[in-house]
This record gives sequence, C-alpha cells and structure tokens, in this order.
Amino acid sequence: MTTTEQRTDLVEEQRPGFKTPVRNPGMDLDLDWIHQVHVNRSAVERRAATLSTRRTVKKEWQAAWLLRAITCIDLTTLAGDDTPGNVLRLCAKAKQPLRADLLQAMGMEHVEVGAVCVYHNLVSVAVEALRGSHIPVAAVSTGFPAGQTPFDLKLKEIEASVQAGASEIDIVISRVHVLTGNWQALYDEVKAFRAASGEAHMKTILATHELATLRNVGMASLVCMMAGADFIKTSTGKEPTNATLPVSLVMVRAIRDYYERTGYQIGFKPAGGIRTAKASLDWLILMKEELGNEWLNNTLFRIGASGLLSDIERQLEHFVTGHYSAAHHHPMV
Ligand SMILES: O=C[C@H](O)COP(=O)(O)O
Repeated sequence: MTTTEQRTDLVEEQRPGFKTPVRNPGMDLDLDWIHQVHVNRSAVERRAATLSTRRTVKKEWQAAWLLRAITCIDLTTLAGDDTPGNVLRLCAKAKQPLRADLLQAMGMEHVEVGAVCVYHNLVSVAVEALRGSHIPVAAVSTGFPAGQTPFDLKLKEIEASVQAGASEIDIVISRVHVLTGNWQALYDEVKAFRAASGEAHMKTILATHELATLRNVGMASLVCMMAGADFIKTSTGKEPTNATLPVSLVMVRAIRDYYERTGYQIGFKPAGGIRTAKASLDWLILMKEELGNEWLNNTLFRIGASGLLSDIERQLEHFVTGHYSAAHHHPMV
C-alpha cells in the first residue's frame, strides 16, 4: 500500500491553488471487498436531509465558500446547438467569472473556474481560447450521454479528444454492466478507457439515475476507482434526475473507503441540475464533512454546471452591496 506521504513528491504545482491530482493507478478487481460495502438507504437519506443551508448569502463565510465554489466549477456547455461562438463566450467567462468590481470589493485579484467542459467537436476551440490561462479543457466522451456506441469508437473518441488538447476526459459507463451485475465487464471497460486517456485525467460518469439502486451506485463507484478513475461523477445532466445529495453521499463514502484501503485520493464531481448558489454550498458542506478539507479544492472536487455561475454572481452581488463595506477589505479565499 502506498501512503499519501510517499506520493507527495509526485504532485506538481501547475497554478496557484491548483495541484495536479496524483493519477490513480487503480487496483485489481476485488469483489470480496466491494460486496462487503453496504448502503443503508434510509440513513443516507436522513443524513442528506440535514445538509440544507440558507436561501440567500448573508454571511461572510458563505460568500467565501461561494468564491471557492467558483474555482471548482467545470463550466459546461453540452448542447446540440453549441457553436465556436458560444464556446468562446463560455471560455471568456471561465477566465473572468466575476465582474472586476465584485472581485475588488471582496479583496480578490483573480479567480477562475476549475475547467471548461465541452463535446469533442468544440475541444480545439476551447483549448485555443484558454491558451495562456491555466484552465484545463474537459471533453465528454464515449458516446456521451447514453454511451450506446461501439466500444472501438469510444476508444477512438477519447484518443481524438486527447489529441485535440483535452487534459480531462469525462467518460460515461455502460449502464448495462451495472444493471446486469457484470462488474468484471465494467472494470474492463473503464480500464480500457483509462488506458486510452493516456496522461489525461479521467472522470467516470455513473449516470446514477439509470443505475436503479443506491447499492449499485456504491458498487459502480468502487469498481470505477479500482479500474483507475481519477474522479467519479454523478450524472450527465441529461437524466430525469441528476446530482442529488443521497447519491452523492454514497459516492463520497465510496471514495473514503477506497482512500482508506489504497491511500489514493479520488475526486468527486456532482453534475447536472445544480443551478443555485445554495445548492453549491450543500455540496461543499458534504465534501468537508465526509472527506475533510483536503477535498475542498478543484484538484479533488468539481461541480459540473452550465447555469450555476450566474446565480453565484447574483448572490455575491447582493452580498457585496448589502453586507460588505470597504472597512472589511481582506481576501476571502
Ligand atoms: O457535466 C455537466 C452537466 O452536463 C451539466 O448539467 P447542467 O446543464 O444541468 O448544469
């Protein structure tokens, strides 16, 4: 077993506040272990229900957490009518997510999002637009969102996105492997995606709404991590229900189990339907309470969202105009 201490020399600084996550090498599929993992559904729901926060941002710590949330956003556009034009606008927003006067009022010089997430066809546009920043481009892949394309094409899609400059690959798993309990097939699939991703960081999208049970969510999380996933991600954003606190709790506890067993820190990305500043605080609280402060940064935590940033901006604007005076000036993150 490798300890965290032994691995710190492998972590390289890429940008202030951003550490390249240590690549998860995965491990052999150990069904004995994952079958011991139990999910108590009612306990999960009770715990998730306590994670509610205020509707508006009134306190300084909440504003500081919203700034942190911005740095963890995978700013996303995944629409049939995406064009180079709207991706260029998205990248401009990624580089400057808050108005200069708001930033200044909170004593900040610069803030940027965690990544920009697009379909393969827009990867090169985003890479070009973000050149000179340190914002990585994530490509959804493997037949996103349904994953119902031939396996060989999935591998080629990953390779093409890496070639185009994506440094993060968000793959979708084949839900059939989970629904038929074929854990070996899921492991082999994700391991092949891992290999095709090369040096890019791989997030595995479980599409939790389509996995039928929380137990399946927990099992799939563990199998994906064993197969070398660097992040596990809840949803595509295209399912009837996307990121929820109960599935997120199951997934972060699987991350904790995997960390305790291997020493490897796997990231978590709730995605889909997260549109309010209040909701982003719920997920930050979940990370802090379940995994601790080490997971409260964009190396190990991302929020996949297309519409969250505007509400955070609105909330911070209310906060700055209503509750924050020049007398308080000090950096918040
Ligand atoms: O991966 C990110 C999701 O597709 C974004 O979903 P959203 O449009 O509901 O925020």
